Amino acid sequence: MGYSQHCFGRVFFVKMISMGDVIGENVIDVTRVWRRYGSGRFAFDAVRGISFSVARGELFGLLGTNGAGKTSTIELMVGLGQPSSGSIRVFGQCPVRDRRTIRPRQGVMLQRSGLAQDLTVAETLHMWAGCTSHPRSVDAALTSVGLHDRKRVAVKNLSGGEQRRLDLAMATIAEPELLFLDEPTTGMDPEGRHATWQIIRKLKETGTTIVLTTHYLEEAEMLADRLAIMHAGQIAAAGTLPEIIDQHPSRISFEFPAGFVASDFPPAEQFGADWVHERGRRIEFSTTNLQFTATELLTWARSRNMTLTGLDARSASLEEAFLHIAENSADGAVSESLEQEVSA
Ligand SMILES: Nc1ncnc2c1ncn2[C@@H]1O[C@H](COP(=O)(O)OP(=O)(O)OP(=O)(O)O)[C@@H](O)[C@H]1O
Repeated sequence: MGYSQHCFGRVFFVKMISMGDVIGENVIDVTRVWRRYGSGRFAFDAVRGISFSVARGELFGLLGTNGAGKTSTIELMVGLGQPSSGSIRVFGQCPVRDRRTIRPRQGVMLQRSGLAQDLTVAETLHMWAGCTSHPRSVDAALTSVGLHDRKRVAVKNLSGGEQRRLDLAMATIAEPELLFLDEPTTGMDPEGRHATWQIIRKLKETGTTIVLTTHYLEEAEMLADRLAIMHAGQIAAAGTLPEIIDQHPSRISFEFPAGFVASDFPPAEQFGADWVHERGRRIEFSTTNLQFTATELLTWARSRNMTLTGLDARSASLEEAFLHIAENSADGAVSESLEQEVSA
């Protein structure tokens, strides 16, 4: 698809923006986007027909296995490349052709920032502020990421986690409406990661729209309003956290009381469960309808005056959903069917 096709409708959208940004709910619309590297025999499709939207003020988490295509997708949204086909709109505009209008409204923290190692932290930010429209003060930016007391330290002497925080200060120096964070806490210790989550939460509270990629599932669970899990260039699952984990089986486990053996229990199907696993005195059911199985099991136990000790009922975790996707969607023809679900 040619350049002009990616960026149609520019006049219309520019007008909309000048009328006070009445472009509707979505800050980002990605529609059936492909990204191909190389050509001919060496062509490789890193992104294969993905679609999703990010609403204003939302934190959208983009997860995925290594090489799933997250960074390739972020680069397209940031305007560092053109999709091979499909369309991307950011603030209703084309990220490549309208980069000059979009750029002042967005902050970007990529995986590799290429900071000049001999500059101090403050010099780095001053230099960056000089290249940015409407920056806040360097001191304010450093304070916001907890680096103020390191301002005179050379970048090469910062720890990996501190360098990531400096990247974050640079990405947020102009208090952007839209922020891309590509693995912002990689290399941080748990304390640094929690501190960064607090910073990200504050940014969200002020209305910043955020796109976040991460390999830390806990990070996505804590921060994201909605998630998309990519695998092999496609979106394999998407939605809110409960929507994603609801697609995977829940588990109920308990120990049966003394005087009972496993064969005293009716078949798992009677409780609406799919299978049963025995480990010593402990029984575990897998079910796609946790409420129904729990109700049936407890009703059955009460009718026999039976106490189920160590009773534990839990939904699938994001980690289980993620691993299931990674293991089962190697051929993954999934993106197209999920388009409706992914759109806000
Ligand atoms: N410039 C390029 N030329 C050829 N292939 C590339 C290029 N950039 C990325 N790729 C390939 O595209 C695929 C997707 O890469 P990408 O960096 O987008 O994945 P990712 O999901 O961000 O991975 P990770 O989580 O490991 O950072 C990978 O197989 C990668 O090797």
